[in-house]
Formats: sequence, C-alpha cells, structure tokens
Amino acid sequence: MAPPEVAVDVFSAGKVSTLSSNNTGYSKRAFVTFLAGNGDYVKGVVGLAKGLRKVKSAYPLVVAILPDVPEEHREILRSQGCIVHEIDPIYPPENQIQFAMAYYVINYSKLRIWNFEEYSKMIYLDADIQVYDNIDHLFDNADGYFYAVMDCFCEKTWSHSPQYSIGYCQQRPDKVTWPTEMGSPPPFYFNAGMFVFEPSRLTYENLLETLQVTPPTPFAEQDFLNMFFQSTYKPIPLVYNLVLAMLWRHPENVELDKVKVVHYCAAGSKPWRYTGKEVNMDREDIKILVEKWWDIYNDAALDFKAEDSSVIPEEETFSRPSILASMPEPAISYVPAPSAA
Ligand SMILES: O=c1ccn([C@@H]2O[C@H](COP(=O)(O)OP(=O)(O)O)[C@@H](O)[C@H]2O)c(=O)[nH]1
Ligand SMILES: OC[C@H]1O[C@H](O[C@@H]2[C@@H](O)[C@H](O)[C@@H](O)[C@H](O)[C@@H]2O)[C@H](O)[C@@H](O)[C@H]1O
Ligand SMILES: [Mn+2]
Repeated sequence: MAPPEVAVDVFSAGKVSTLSSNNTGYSKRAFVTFLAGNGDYVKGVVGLAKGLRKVKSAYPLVVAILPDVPEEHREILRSQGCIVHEIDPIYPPENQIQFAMAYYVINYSKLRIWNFEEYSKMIYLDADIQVYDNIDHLFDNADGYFYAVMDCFCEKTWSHSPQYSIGYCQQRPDKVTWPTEMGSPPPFYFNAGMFVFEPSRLTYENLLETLQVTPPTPFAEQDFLNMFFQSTYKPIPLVYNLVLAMLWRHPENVELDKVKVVHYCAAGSKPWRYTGKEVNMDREDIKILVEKWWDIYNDAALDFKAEDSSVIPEEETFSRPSILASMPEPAISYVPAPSAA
C-alpha cells in the first residue's frame, strides 16, 4: 500500500499562475541547485542543466556555490547557461554529532537559497538528481506550502534511528506498525534532495536563527528542514524524486516508467563515479538509469547555445532592493568541511 500522497493537482486547483510570459519581475521562477568544493559534483550540475534543457523547461537553473568552487568550474556552469551565485557557507552550532555522512555538514549552506528573493518560487534539486520529464507544472502548486517527496528509512544510513531499529518505514506503514508504547508515529519525513519552496527574507532569517539553537542530527540540514517545515510540508508523488533505494526497499511503490526525477543518492550510484561494485549497483535498472544520465551528459546537442535560448545567464550578483543590500549576511564562521564521500 503506497503512503498517502496528495496529488499535485489538488494544490494548483484554482491557482491562477502569476507568471508573466518571460519569467521577469516579482513572480520570477527558477530551479536552484547547490555546489561545494572543487571535486566532481560539478558534473552533476552540468548534467542537470542539460537535462532541464532536454525536457524544455521554461526556467533557468541557478547554482548556489560555496567560495571553494574554482573559477574553472564556475565558467563551465556559465557556459551551460547556469546563473552562478556565490553564497557564504552556513555551519550548525558547535556539536559532537556523527553525521550520517561526514560531508553532510556542508549541506547546511543550502539554506542560503531562501534569501534568493529575486525569485518568488523555486524548485531545489541536488546536483545528483536528473530530470527526465518536464516538471515546470510544480511551480503552479499553491503558495504557502513546502512540497517534497517522502523519504525511506530502510537503508543502513538510518541505522541511528528508532524507525530503523524496529523496521518501520513510512513507505510501508502497514508492514511494521509503529508501537503505541513509542508514542505517535513520526510525522511524514521528506528527502531534501528536491523540494518546491518560496524564497523569503523572513523565512531565511527565521531558518538561520532557529538553526543556531537546534542541536544538529545525523541527516544535517535534511533533518532540520523537516523539523522547520513540519506544519506546511505537503508530500508529492514519488515520481518527482525517486530515491534509488526505493527500487529494492519498496519496489511495489515504484512504477519506473512513470518516474520524472531520479535522485542518484544510493551509495555508489553517483553516475560520474559509478563502478557498479557497491551493493545493489549491479542491478539492471541501476545500470540503465546511470546510462540514461550519461546519455544526457554526453549529448553535445544539449549544450547551452546563447543564440537559441530564452534563458540568458544573468549577472553573477543578484540585484537587491537597496534596503536589503545594506543588511549584511548574518556572521557565520567558515571552517573547511570534510570532502564528500
Ligand atoms: O562535495 C560535495 C557534496 C555535496 N554537494 C552538494 O550537496 C548535495 C547533497 O549531497 P549528496 O547529494 O551527496 O547527498 P545524498 O543525497 O547523496 O545524501 C549534492 O547533491 C550537491 O548538490 C556538493 O556540491 N559537493
Ligand atoms: O545532508 C543530508 C542529505 O540527506 C539526504 O540524503 C540521504 C537520504 O535520502 C537518506 O534517506 C538515504 O538513505 C541516504 O542514502 C541519502 O544520502 C538528501 O538526499 C541530501 O540532499 C541531504 O539532505
Ligand atoms: Mn543527493
């Protein structure tokens, strides 16, 4: 039995899109991803930019980059039509936490995207995500909610959690029911690799203030975002963010030919590092999905051509209303983080 999901169209019902035809002015929309370090995630961003072009998305891809992204990588992204925007890193308060992956500590910097008030609505996508069908309609979801796909608790990365210890997963709440002696079951929990949100200075400042008084937890900013947006979170169908582990953990919930967005987050599944040697990576469906990613990455016809695109990269720095321009970013210490897995 699939988890309760609210069909996407329920939210856009009766919603009059405020988008002007050329995506300008106060109702601007864009996809946004996050890039840190001088490693190979830049390939993920290039793949994502080309994938969005292939599905003929009407919106640009903004890349929020940390200062440690080298100029050469920034140039590659601009040449692919991305809007490159440098952000300052954000770190959680002092802690002894053991993150599920040591490099997750840099993922708190994703929170800077709430400050991109240039845009009224954005869709965040991890750099290890590929979009295989147009999802522009998600921008028409009703304002005031946080839309994302429910995660799965069955992978070893969840071994720290009570859910994992009793074998409970929100993807199959009937298989192992939540024991009453453990109180009410956990609220729906989303994967933070893809979400639809509205940038807002007020939300941004609220996020940063709340972060400073919230003890960090193993899934870093994903846990934090789930806490922060618990009351406005609306699950959307799994086709908008296939967390690969679903293929072997909950195949009954997956109709692969209907999936629009694939999230290469399982260990060993990053296409640009794929060897096929890790657990589950020798599956036929994984091999096909990795090949599909490379087909787009290697397709020169999908490279950005300034002359035939309505989406021209803007200047690197966003124009801000003068009053905001004078407000400094909250002081955050910048300590080099461990590199990714
Ligand atoms: O060295 C790194 C590690 C992570 N990321 C960014 O942070 C996101 C979250 O990390 P990751 O996707 O590896 O986490 P997962 O979804 O696999 O848990 C990535 O998609 C990238 O956008 C990055 O740019 N450089
Ligand atoms: O910093 C925490 C990260 O947590 C999430 O990744 C996890 C999560 O999906 C688990 O459920 C899986 O088991 C695991 O493999 C996967 O890495 C997000 O994808 C990523 O964007 C980021 O927020
Ligand atoms: Mn990811």
